[in-house]
Amino acid sequence: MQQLVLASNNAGKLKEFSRLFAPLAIEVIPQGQLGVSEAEEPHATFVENALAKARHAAAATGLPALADDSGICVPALGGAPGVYSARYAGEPKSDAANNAKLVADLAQHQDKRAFYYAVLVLVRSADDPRPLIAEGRLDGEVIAEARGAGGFGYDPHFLIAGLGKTAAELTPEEKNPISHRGKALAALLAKLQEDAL
Ligand SMILES: O=P(O)(O)OP(=O)(O)OP(=O)(O)OC[C@H]1O[C@@H](n2cnc3c(O)ncnc32)[C@H](O)[C@@H]1O
Ligand SMILES: [Mg+2]
Repeated sequence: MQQLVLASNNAGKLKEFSRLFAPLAIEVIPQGQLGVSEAEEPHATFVENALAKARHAAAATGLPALADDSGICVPALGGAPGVYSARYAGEPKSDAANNAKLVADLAQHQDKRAFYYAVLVLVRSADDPRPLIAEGRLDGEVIAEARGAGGFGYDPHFLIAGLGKTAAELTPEEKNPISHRGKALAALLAKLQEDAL
């Protein structure tokens, strides 16, 4: 596989993927560069939404497609925002509004634990009968005060377990190897390698 369309419009994800793929012999092209419209994400599970996004981009471009559906899950909130992380505070999507709502929703809870979760789906074509699927997770807790200027989304309010730093206080080189996305991609690439044998 030499070329891959990245089925995402999230600038933060695209930056992380471009760095993660840099050492590999695969050219990744953001779907926006190929004029692909934004896919619907109507499902209640990460894996179904990721599959829908990957299929949509593969159908529109004729290229293999990689999609990421991810979010922050808070057990004290019954798993919310979960699959609805991107639009937790409603439309239009806003990281600032989402973070404010998350902090407010957790104010009355003692248990601030949270985890990031990502599912990656790779389809070789829109009707691929064997999509490659991998997941990754990063544990932490939600803090009320934002810290750090890196990353995106919920990162300034996500204190990584055992690190004493938020995800926004890490450099990309530090975040990628430990993140839900980085771990999912490593697992996916291992499957891809096996699949090629
Ligand atoms: O669907 P695409 O186009 O990829 O972009 P999106 O932003 O809508 O992406 P999702 O539907 O997967 O929603 C995931 C949301 O979860 C949050 N999120 C995921 N990974 C994150 C990370 O590494 N750091 C901070 N927030 C993250 C962020 O708010 C995202 O908007
Ligand atoms: Mg989305």
